[in-house]
Amino acid sequence: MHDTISSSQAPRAIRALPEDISGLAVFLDIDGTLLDIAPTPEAVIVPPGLPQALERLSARLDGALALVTGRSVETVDRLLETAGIAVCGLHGAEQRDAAGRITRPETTEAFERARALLRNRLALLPGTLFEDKGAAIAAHYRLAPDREGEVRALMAELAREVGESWVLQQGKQVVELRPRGRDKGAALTAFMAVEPFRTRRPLAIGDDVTDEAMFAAANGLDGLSVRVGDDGRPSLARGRAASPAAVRAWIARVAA
Ligand SMILES: O=P(O)(O)OC[C@H]1O[C@H](O[C@H]2O[C@H](CO)[C@@H](O)[C@H](O)[C@H]2O)[C@H](O)[C@@H](O)[C@@H]1O
Repeated sequence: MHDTISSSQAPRAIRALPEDISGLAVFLDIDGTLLDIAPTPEAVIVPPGLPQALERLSARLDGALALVTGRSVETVDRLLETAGIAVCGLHGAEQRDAAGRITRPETTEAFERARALLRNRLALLPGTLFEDKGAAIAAHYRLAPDREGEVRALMAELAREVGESWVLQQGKQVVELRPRGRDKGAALTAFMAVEPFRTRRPLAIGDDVTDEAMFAAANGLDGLSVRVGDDGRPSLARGRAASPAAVRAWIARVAA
């Protein structure tokens, strides 16, 4: 049974990112964890050397490294050149293992109508941004925070129209419709059932509400969970890291 979040619940132990990674399997979120938050999804900056550092980290872990993100696998590959690293995209719904096998959810006619509608409606709301992720769609309002109410109402309307197979996902100044049934916790659990993850202890690192399922799954396997940044929101993570820069510095150290 997974933990649940309560504002009165203190983390059981406060830990920083571990300097000894032997025996660990590492699960890394991307936006707000590995990369600094940027004004738009395409404006993120991948610091020079980061893809190579991730490859070194994966090698140090004998392949037991997975990127677990709300982005699509295709976008992750383009941004981070991660072809040799396992990736789980769309908050758990889309997967590519370290051997390169990709699993993608199907869409429906109703979802395709919602995709077109969202694209058109957001074009009429200046400052908002449509993100097409294949089997998930996102409405961003970071550049137009006053539009939050309209964006939420629109996404709730689309959620009713697409039916039970998709679910609303809140994020950092974004509302998404993602496939129902597999979250980041299920993704971590599935990785941990197979090689090269199976015999290791999970370490989940993330910053956002969608990462809480991953923290719960890692905690449930007697693993480690580390939250990046702190906006005051209660979290199941048992450890803290200050910022994406601190996570990148840790990767550089432990992968060296
Ligand atoms: O699970 P993650 O890897 O953390 O991905 C979550 C979402 O991240 C992206 O949006 C967020 O980051 C953008 C770039 O910094 C920022 O502009 C936006 O406001 C944030 O919500 C991404 O665009 C989404 O698809 C991911 O689901």
